[in-house]
Amino acid sequence: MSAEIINGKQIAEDIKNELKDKVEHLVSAKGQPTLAVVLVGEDQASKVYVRNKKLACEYVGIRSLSYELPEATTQEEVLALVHELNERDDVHGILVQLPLPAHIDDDLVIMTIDPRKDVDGFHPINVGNLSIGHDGFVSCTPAGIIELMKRSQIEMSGKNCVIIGRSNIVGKPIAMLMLREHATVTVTHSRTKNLSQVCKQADILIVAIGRAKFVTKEFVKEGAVVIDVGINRDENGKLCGDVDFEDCVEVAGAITPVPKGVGPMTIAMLMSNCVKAYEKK
Ligand SMILES: Nc1nc(=O)c2c([nH]1)NC[C@@H]1CN(c3ccc(C(=O)N[C@@H](CCC(=O)O)C(=O)O)cc3)C=[N+]21
Repeated sequence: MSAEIINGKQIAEDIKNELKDKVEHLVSAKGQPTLAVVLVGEDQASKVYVRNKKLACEYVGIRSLSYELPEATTQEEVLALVHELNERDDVHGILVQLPLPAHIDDDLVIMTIDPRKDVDGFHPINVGNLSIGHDGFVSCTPAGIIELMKRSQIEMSGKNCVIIGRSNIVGKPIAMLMLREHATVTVTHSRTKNLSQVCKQADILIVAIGRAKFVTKEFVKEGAVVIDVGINRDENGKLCGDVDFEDCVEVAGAITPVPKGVGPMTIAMLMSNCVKAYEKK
């Protein structure tokens, strides 16, 4: 039997359409919601992501202000820009595209963003609010994964969820969100013993390690839900996930593809966070 393939692209479209409607109704009263996007340097992948974010903004009715700064921009200059954007009443969300060039301290830049404008949900205030269950901005990829499962009628309560990867942007926050959904959560990483056996216990397996096609059917329990957060290039330069899709689609109950799985949801949730920042003001 072959798995249900979860259409992240379609679900992301649905969300963007809902947001577009919402924005149309809000705008007359409050002026246009605005996202400032800051990109430093020449990273090609980052440029593609930033372009996609701007297109999504346009679609939803969010104004985007774009700051594309040269590689040689100093940390002080980036911090000064963030301060300026924090102060501006007509800017509701601030996104500083990561990774930043090596001479700039990512953490310092993130901590400088006003938490009320931190639509990435990376500021320690928002991370803290997530972990104690208070309202705040949740980082977009983990939020997108939860939304993807809810809209696919995947039950999370009481399920055994195994996460591969413990990063601050995916592994840790998705663990918190899955706990909030009442799953039993195991976070695994490079030092985990018998990884494939641990993963095989999962009803829901979430993979975010950044290694192309690392997860094969030996990791997957019959009927499990497999969520692939990876974005890699395979030996032919084709986009692929951390999961060997062809292999796992045979055993999984449901699986996300790459592309058109989690990636588009990340952008949809960014739009959702922007609208939330705007509504709160
Ligand atoms: N401050 C910050 N916030 C981020 O949210 C952030 C970031 N930095 N740095 C890089 C990562 C990566 N990321 C993606 C967003 C959309 C797709 C996406 O839409 N992917 C499409 C394919 C796109 C393609 O063709 O390359 C898909 O999976 O179908 C992927 C990856 C956001 N990130």
